[in-house]
Amino acid sequence: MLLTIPNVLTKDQVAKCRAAIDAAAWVDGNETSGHQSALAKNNLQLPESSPVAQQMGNAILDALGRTPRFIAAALPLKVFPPLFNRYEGGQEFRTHVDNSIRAMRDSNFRIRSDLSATLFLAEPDTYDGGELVVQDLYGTQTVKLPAGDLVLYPASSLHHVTPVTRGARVASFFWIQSMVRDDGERTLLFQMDGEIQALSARLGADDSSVLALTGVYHNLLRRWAEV
Ligand SMILES: O=C(O)CCC(=O)C(=O)O
Ligand SMILES: [Fe+2]
Repeated sequence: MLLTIPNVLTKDQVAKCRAAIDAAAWVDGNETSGHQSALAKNNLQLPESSPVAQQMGNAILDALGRTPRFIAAALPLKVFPPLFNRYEGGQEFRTHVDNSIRAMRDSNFRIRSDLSATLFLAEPDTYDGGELVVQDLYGTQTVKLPAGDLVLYPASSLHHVTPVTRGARVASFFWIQSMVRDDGERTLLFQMDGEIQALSARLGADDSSVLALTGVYHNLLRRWAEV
């Protein structure tokens, strides 16, 4: 499932983040690539070890923790510390698939990438191109979102970023290991969660069917989750 999540960061938080990262030292994006994606990738990134990237990455993790739609959709177990990228002057990231396992440099931390995420940090009218194009089971989806909004998509998907021909596309990107590995199971849980919330708003949280369906949701989660 490909899903957009609006307003993960407020415009004010985006502005503060941009002020901090725009002033930091950017390097060739191939620092973090796997072998195949290194051929496809032409952009800039903040190094994983950059203090500004770490500080802003933590602010994004805090914001994700306060975003119910992200929690419900991703059912996150571990989130890779957010990284930051920038494309300008024709830069692009041609078709690739993300590495299945991501390890953090100089640490034991590693995750299985179930979901990939891009948090847009530039307004769409400030640059041309830079669409994230994701191939999923239902065809190709093209994503270019307002600053502060996030797109979540299966890390198993082939995807690319089209050349940026005017301005600069700045974003944070990261991977999530979900408690529920299977995209189909996770999608069913997300749909069920949404319908239970809607029923609860109509009938009240103590309605017997709402309670029973909440039980079914948790019993499915118990069956499918690894923690
Ligand atoms: O810039 C993006 O939106 C995606 C970046 C990406 O695909 C990657 O770093 O693997
Ligand atoms: Fe990617």
